[in-house]
Amino acid sequence: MEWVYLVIGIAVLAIAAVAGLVTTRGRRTLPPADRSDTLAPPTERTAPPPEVEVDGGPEAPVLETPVETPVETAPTPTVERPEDTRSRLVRLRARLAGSQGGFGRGLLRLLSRERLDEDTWESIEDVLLTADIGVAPTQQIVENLRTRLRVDGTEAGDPRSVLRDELLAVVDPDMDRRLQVSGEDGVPGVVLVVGVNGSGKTTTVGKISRILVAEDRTVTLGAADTFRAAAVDQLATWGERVGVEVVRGKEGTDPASVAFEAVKHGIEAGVDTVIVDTAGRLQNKQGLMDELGKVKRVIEKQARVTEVLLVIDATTGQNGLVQARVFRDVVDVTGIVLTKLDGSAKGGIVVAVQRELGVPVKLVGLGEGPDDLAPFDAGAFVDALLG
Ligand SMILES: Nc1nc2c(ncn2[C@@H]2O[C@H](COP(=O)(O)OP(=O)(O)OP(=O)(O)O)[C@@H](O)[C@H]2O)c(=O)[nH]1
Repeated sequence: MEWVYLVIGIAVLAIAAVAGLVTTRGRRTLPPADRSDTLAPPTERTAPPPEVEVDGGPEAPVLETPVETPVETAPTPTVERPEDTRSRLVRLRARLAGSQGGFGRGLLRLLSRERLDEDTWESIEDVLLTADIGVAPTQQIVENLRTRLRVDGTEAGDPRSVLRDELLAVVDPDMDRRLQVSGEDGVPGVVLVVGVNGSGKTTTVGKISRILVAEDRTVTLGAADTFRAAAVDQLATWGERVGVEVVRGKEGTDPASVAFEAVKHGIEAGVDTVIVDTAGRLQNKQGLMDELGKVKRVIEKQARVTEVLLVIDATTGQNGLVQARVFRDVVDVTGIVLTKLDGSAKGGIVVAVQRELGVPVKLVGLGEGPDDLAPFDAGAFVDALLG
């Protein structure tokens, strides 16, 4: 009988030992080296200069949370394929039309009245001014419409096509809206992105990199908005998603040194384009001029700045125009990016800001999605306004 108890005892001990092993294995965490391997950047990195690092380099943060899954099934970062540029404005057209509060369609309704009396012309003028088109273009449009659409309406041309012509004329389909992203003699093109904080600069830099990647171009990003640490992290995430390297500085680093290193790294890596995000605080004009002037000067020691994009939040209306004037005075703006057009009923700002600066709107932001930035096309824009 005793041997029976002995056998049961041994069996219980064996089961307990096996259960213990399994539990321990289930909780096993990976050593730090293994964990950082799973975050390895998709492309080769170079050694960072002091104060400035290429994201994913030796000082890249190590994942702190315990990893519960075995090494072989740990997720590796997947590089996204951004949306093709051509399909974007088509996809976003409904969003643009919907957000304009019927500005174009409202005009069309008024122009389709049987009699175009003075009250109607006044209402037309109000609609145009409320959409932020500006006084002079409003007068130009109304005058031309009056001439082309007979006041009594009996021999009027087709109001839709006449209005389309007039809106298109003020948006100006002849402006060269191509982004200058290519350099010469094997040196990358450099795109400098400026604008007030909150206008959507960092987001726009990320989105432009996706447009370029979709066109099979190689890109380096420079996170020179060292004023706000979160902006640097934000840009690093944008880069990671499409396999683009991000050169970053520690918080408070001189933005010009980050811009310099980004361009240097871009030249060494042989990329097509370097895009530099800036802080551009509007604390005072002199400070802004000093900062952006220095950033541009140090970049141009190595490569030409081929494009200076001013990012303007379309929802800020007249304020956006005031900002535009300040930036125009401190740096040679070559193109405008109008963001948040999806949340603004004031699409007329496109016309006003182009007139103010004499440079074209090249890109429009139409949402918070990663591919919600589209090259601006005058015809497609007017068509969207008219619904
Ligand atoms: N709806 C909408 N939101 C946008 C668009 N572009 C940017 N945003 C949002 O605007 C907010 C500010 O964008 P950021 O890119 O951080 O702005 P920033 O100019 O870099 O700001 P700072 O880093 O503080 O200088 C974010 O929540 C973006 O998602 C757009 O086209 N449409």
